[in-house]
Amino acid sequence: MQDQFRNLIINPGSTSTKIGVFDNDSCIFEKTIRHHPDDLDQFSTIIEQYAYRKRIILEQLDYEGINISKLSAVCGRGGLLQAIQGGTYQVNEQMLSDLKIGYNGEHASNLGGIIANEIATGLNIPAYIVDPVVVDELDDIARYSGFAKIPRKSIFHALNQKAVARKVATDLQQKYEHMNLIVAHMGGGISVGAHKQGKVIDVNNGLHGEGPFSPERAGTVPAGDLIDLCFSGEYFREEIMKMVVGHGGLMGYLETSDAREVEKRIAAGDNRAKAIYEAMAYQIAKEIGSASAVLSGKVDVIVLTGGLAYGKEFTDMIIKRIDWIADTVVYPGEDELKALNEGVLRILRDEEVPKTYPNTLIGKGV
Ligand SMILES: Nc1ncnc2c1ncn2[C@@H]1O[C@H](COP(=O)(O)OP(=O)(O)OP(=O)(O)O)[C@@H](O)[C@H]1O
Ligand SMILES: CCCC(=O)O
Repeated sequence: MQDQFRNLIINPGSTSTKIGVFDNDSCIFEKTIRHHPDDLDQFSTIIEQYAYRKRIILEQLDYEGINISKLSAVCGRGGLLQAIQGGTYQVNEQMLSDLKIGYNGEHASNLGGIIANEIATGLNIPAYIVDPVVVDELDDIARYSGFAKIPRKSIFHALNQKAVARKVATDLQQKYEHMNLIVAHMGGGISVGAHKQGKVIDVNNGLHGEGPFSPERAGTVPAGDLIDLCFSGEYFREEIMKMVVGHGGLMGYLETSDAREVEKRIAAGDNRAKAIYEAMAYQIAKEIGSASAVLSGKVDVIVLTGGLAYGKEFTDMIIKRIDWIADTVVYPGEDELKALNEGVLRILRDEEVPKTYPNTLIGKGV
């Protein structure tokens, strides 16, 4: 049986594309390609960024002298597909079609499966996605929004939240399936998940206007005022959507989604930047408090992760409001490339069978 595998892993985020090449479990090359807002703004939809991001990935691999003909598999972070169980899925026609139309909306990770498939097809190797943003383990009680026509959806950083939660459990010498954790993923978007014994039973829809505002998203906004804005006759649908996802949050207030730039402005005495940065921390703390109620206060540990967790002053602002709930641990950045590779290796090593998309109907009764 073959036991040497080389995998290319592609993780398109809202503000960056992360790529990695793994020889079995070892990462031999990793790169975060940060996209300037002007580069992304030339495209009116995310799916139109496909050729631009694929070209940059291939150029980068070429520049590093990585011969892609030696690859065993290509894996992309999965996108806004139909709600599905967690796991590793082989890319198929139905999936490609749902990624292209954005079954549950527009998202950078819709590009992951498409770019992975394109590269893999040319090499005659398989393409996979692992734990996409639509992994849905919500308790049914969490599905009610209060508006019968609009059930809540589970759209969050499932891959990193699950991977980091497992790592924290291992580091605490416990089993993820035996713990209650609150995980706040704080990247370009922010999601705060209530993990109860291995399942994310509630989480804010970190993409389409629920929860804290983030570097580039508005989070929860007053519904009535938003409706008035939509019907003011002043904006097209895409313009309003962009104000909520992409140009909301820090970007909307401060015209940058880069928290490091915001920290520089604060250090230079910009009090408005300071107030807005503090408000983002405040809203994250509030969401964590809400998740603690979901877990009836039985919280073993709170985890802060994602790019924003590198900011010590930022995490301190959150921790001072939540330290009465449980201990907080900070795992900055994310482990998504590693988690994707592990999902692929489980298939290549015959430890798991890939799931077939779409494999389930979830939450249809609510
Ligand atoms: N060292 C750092 N200190 C403070 N903030 C940082 C640091 N590094 C990155 N960030 C901030 O983290 C945010 C981006 O996080 P990340 O790279 O996890 O997002 P992404 O992958 O593009 O999006 P998402 O996580 O939503 O998929 C940006 O606001 C960035 O400025
Ligand atoms: C909320 C899904 C992941 C992301 O876009 O940040």
